[in-house]
Amino acid sequence: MLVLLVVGAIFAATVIYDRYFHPLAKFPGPAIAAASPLWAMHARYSGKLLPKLRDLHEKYGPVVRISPNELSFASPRARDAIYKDEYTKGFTPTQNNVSFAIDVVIGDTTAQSATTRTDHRSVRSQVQGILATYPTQSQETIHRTYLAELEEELNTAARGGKQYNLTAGMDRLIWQCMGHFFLGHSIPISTKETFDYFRRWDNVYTAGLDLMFYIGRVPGASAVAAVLLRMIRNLMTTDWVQVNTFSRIQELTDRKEFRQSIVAQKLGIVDGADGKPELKRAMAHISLLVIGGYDPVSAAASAVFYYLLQHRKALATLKHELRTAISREEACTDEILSQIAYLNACIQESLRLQPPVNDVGARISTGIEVDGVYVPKGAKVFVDKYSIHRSARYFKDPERWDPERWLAPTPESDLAAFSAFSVGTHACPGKIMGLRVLRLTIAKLLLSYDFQLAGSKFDWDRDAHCCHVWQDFRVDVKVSKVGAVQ
Ligand code: HEM
Repeated sequence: MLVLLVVGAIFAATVIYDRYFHPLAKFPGPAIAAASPLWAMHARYSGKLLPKLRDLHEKYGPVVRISPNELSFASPRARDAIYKDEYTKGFTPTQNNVSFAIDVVIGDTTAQSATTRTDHRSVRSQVQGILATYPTQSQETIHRTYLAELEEELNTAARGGKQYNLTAGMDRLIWQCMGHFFLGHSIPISTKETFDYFRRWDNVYTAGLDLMFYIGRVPGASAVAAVLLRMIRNLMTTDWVQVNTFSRIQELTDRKEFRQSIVAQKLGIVDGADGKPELKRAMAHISLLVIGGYDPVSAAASAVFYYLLQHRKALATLKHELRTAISREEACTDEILSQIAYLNACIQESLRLQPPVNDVGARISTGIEVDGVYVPKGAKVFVDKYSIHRSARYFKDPERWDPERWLAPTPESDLAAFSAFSVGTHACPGKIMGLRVLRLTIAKLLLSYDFQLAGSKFDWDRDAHCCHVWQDFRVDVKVSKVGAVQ
């Protein structure tokens, strides 16, 4: 009984301290968020953090306290202050659950999990080297191979007049492409299903991380966390885990196609060499590149079709532009597609309304000014791109899908506020590849097929959920063939 009373008193004192005396007490936000982690935990658990944050920023302004020790910013100035050259400015990156899982399972650092400038520079320069030297033509060939599988399914659906789940088809295509790009061969669909299964628990992990961050300030909590972390790492090296996970991943790198891949060449992994550390590093890179490429590109491809198929005029304009630029004799290459302004505008506008990567850029402040406000040491900060993208401060008529805004900019819109790929030290190194895969997928499908939305009405803003990436989106179509272009 006494113990309960003491615990209750400590809890009540903590709530009062957080609400009224905490260094972040002066920041606006809901009272429940100031007093406990419940607001953030519930928002993350429900998968509706983004619209909830947007509403808070609309109500309270560009900086909001969303948990006792966490601030959300929604301005391009804060974005630049936090992410551009963040190590020099004194921000420490925090890991997200995916980077942590890769780190622990593979046992090597990735660009996302590196927490020091030196580590990050080293891994990131390898990733950039891989992506920069990857020949466009090879990507196009790989994309064509797997697109053929999707086209077969579309042809069958077209012949039978059947409804087709375009999201599932493109999702598989992008998984296959990303796997093949980096491993030199495809990754089994069963691995994708396993990954998708774990992904479904994202809301639980992220809400759990909020709770851990909250209780992290209890004296001795960091020592307990360190012990737990060591136990998890030890568990990962047990025979059971090694046989069931590590060796299964390793099987993927045992094939000769991997040895000929760009990743293997870049890391100097050749037949007969004792490449153990390099192999671990390669697997860490590949995991991040495949996951980092698959999730956002897949969501973006569905978002583009979701909007295009509801905007028939824009769809007709895009098809016209594509047919004008790509005659039947010419190959549909990314060199040509990248010049089609309307195609790029449709993609950009869909990435604005549904940015595919969210809530991953949390940093711990060392005591620094951000967009005119002082953020005390130890506070967690991040920039919510969704709130920026949907703010009338930066985009005229922000809720409207309007590709024209990218073609004829007006003073009412600040296009530089677009943040889908983030900026600075951790900005997306896969942007060029991601946009290329999107252009190839969208253009080739639109050149060969006519699509109509079908099935029950799916509303992205209402029905989809997002933790780090979007889930529960679905574009069902009726399809007919208009004659393939190669
Ligand atoms: C529409 C497509 C994409 C979008 C919107 C996107 C968005 C992002 C964003 C916002 C980040 C920053 C995360 C942070 O703040 O820490 C990021 C990082 C990253 N992205 Fe992408 N991404 C896309 C495609 C790709 C592709 C195709 C690849 C690779 C094949 C890729 C690989 C990575 C990697 C490795 C990082 C970590 C970089 C680092 O921490 O230094 N992304 N991406």
